[in-house]
Amino acid sequence: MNELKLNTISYLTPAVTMDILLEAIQEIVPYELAVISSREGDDKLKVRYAKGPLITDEIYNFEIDLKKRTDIRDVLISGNVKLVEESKDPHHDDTYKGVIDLPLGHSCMLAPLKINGEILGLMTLDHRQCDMFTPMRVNLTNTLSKLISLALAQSIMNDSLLNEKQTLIYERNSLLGDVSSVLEGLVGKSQKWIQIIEKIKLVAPTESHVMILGETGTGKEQVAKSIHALSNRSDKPFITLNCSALNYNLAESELFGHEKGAFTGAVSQRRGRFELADGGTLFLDEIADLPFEIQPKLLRAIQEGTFERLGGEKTIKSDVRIICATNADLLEKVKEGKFREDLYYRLNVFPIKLPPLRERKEDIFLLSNHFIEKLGKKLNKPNITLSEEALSKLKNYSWHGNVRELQNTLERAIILCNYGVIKPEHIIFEYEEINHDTAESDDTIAAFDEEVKKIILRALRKSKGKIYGADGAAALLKLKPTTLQSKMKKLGIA
Ligand SMILES: Nc1ncnc2c1ncn2[C@@H]1O[C@H](COP(=O)(O)OP(=O)(O)OP(=O)(O)O)[C@@H](O)[C@H]1O
Repeated sequence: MNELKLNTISYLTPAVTMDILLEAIQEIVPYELAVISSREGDDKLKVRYAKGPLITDEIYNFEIDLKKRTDIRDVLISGNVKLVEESKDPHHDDTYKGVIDLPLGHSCMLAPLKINGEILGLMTLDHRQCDMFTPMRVNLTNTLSKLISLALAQSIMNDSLLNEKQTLIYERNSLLGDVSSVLEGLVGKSQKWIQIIEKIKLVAPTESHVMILGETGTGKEQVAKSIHALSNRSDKPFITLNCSALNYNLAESELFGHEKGAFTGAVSQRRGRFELADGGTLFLDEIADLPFEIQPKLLRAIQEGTFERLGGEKTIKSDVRIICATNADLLEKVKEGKFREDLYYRLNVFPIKLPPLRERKEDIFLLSNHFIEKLGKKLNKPNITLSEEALSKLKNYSWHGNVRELQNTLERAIILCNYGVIKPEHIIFEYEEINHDTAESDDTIAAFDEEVKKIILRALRKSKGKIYGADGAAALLKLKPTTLQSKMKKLGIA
């Protein structure tokens, strides 16, 4: 019972409050159109809410110019409800003339909305039938309009708070500009990357869910963290869940948690990521891999903000913003029936598609310097520079592993270079490829192979011939052991 009350209260926005009040008024003073307008400046009333079967779309854009409608201004100043009797006042103009067509002689009431003598707005009640508003109903409206004034005041305050919040966020974000510590981690100046930064700045302060698309290593998680850090949820948790390799049960327990004894091995109660992210952001990585059967539960949790722990009865509430990421074609998965369409549309509110590194090669120089500085500190090799030839080698590669691969390649190069300059021979790619752009002569290739051979032999000496493991040559060279083995085979290293 208590649970139910709390849920209802949390959804009580000003619009819902107004709707409940207008519904109640309907029972005492039957109307076909109720309109609440708020005062905008000295001379204008602007429609905020409307209820009843006579509503038209145009009503929501309707404004009353009080300089022209002195009759309405007089009613507002008087502070009392006015019953308009067209038979006695043939010069009366309908309030919503041109927007709603009401028959001559219809019933109409104007009720000023005031608190402590301050005019907040106006309520009008209309009915097509004449003489609907008896003196008793007019009196009741006088009293009821005081309740409506309170609801209108709540709505105006809410708007101004929201406005203030948005302004603060906007100001904070513009102060952050391009040099902000948050955006500093998103290196790049190419046109494509600047467009991504603009999108991040735009969506971060909103509450919209975001879907980040892009190949592996393009920076999806980094972008998700930046959106969270720039949002007004930044002081609340950023929680991550990688959806790949989860079966239904694991996905349910990871997302929503479990009660003690919910399954064999559930020795204690555990909160799920949805609960941990309350007030903050939940980053769902590899969302395309989320088991199909758990998707309705996730949809409900996103839509209603409620869920139950596995093996639990209690409904838990959590206010979470979802950022998800995938490198799969999710729409294709929807078409194949492997991903729920309703969940897809719920998540895909604001898509951001990250470009692969090969489409923003102008950024390779900046990114390389960023990583060289960062990794130089980590590896205790400061002041390393990149030679022109090495840079051109980096630019000519196709980077299937994108920024992550660039970072790993440079880390390897820093370990390998001896005299503070990264040369082409220090750059060993993860994937061999024949590059037609760099028409290298056979001699250059042979010299390069010789250099790589020396580097591998040096690493093997250091690791005492061990390839696998944390102290193996593969780890030293930041290569997969299988990649190292195939390079050794190609270069004839036994
Ligand atoms: N623009 C960038 N500036 C600086 N570093 C970046 C940038 N983009 C990515 N990185 C770095 O590259 C690495 C890979 O990025 P990230 O993990 O965000 O990629 P991803 O797209 O989520 O990868 P995956 O799909 O494999 O999970 C991280 O170390 C990240 O810090």
